[in-house]
Amino acid sequence: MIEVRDLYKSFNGRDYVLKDINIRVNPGEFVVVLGPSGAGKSTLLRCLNYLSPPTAGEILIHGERCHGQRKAARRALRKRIAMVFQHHNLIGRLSVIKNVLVGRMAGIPLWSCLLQVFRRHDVDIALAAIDEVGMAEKAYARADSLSGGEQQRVGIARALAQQPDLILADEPVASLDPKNSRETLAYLRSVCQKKRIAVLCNLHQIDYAMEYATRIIGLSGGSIVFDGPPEKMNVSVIESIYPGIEDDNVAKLVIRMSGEIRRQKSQVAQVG
Ligand SMILES: Nc1ncnc2c1ncn2[C@@H]1O[C@H](COP(=O)(O)OP(=O)(O)OP(=O)(O)O)[C@@H](O)[C@H]1O
Repeated sequence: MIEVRDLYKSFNGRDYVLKDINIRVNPGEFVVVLGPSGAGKSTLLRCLNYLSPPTAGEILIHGERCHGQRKAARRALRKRIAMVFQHHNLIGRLSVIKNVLVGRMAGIPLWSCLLQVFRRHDVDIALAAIDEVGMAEKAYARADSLSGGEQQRVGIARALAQQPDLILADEPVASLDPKNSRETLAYLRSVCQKKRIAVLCNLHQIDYAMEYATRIIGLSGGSIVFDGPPEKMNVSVIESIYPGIEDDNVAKLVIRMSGEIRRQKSQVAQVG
């Protein structure tokens, strides 16, 4: 379980861009963070993996504090958090499997990385991760020969190969078309549910958030203004996340999708 307690962030002593952030994410939960540009979504993810340390507050992974730890202990905790980037950040001239082995780099000796000679154990983990995202047939293809959607699936495999407790995904479908976006989010959700990995994923698309999230966090002006399941989204929640939005199409979409999700959940409950 990942817990964020009373987190604040300011840059160079200026106003807080994140205020009073309290979040708990359980294993296997797929939490989507929604919010307008500048709300603090990327800063939140960067605070969580200490790329940009919080100004105040603490982060706990399975009850262990990241803050105040000695360097080695903090590095060990950081290994339990993997990233999926908007532009996948693959090395184009390397094969899929070598890109995925980068996800295991923290546990691989330096000589092995430099010579690109990897232990069987690491190769097996990388191949299993590639298989999980449906890319087994392309394990030895060059990364730059893949489509954008395939490259993002390799980005997910690289994160999985790290065997993390938490995956942070910063707008992972921003550069993909709708079909590939859905496929990528579906893989990310299903494989993480299966492996009990928690996911915190920043998105700009309300419809994808409602379709794939098990829980949505709404961030506005650096504060959490909503935290609940997608079927609890309604017009006033949308207005609190996106002040002044007044968009009939968005309102209709949210009403329709929350109704559908409620119906699906009640059918599942009846069958159960
Ligand atoms: N390194 C930095 N130095 C100073 N201010 C920063 C820095 N990084 C982010 N900010 C500020 O923090 C606020 C939140 O930015 P952030 O990028 O987290 O928003 P966001 O919700 O991810 O936006 P977007 O959806 O457009 O990516 C913004 O006002 C931004 O200018």
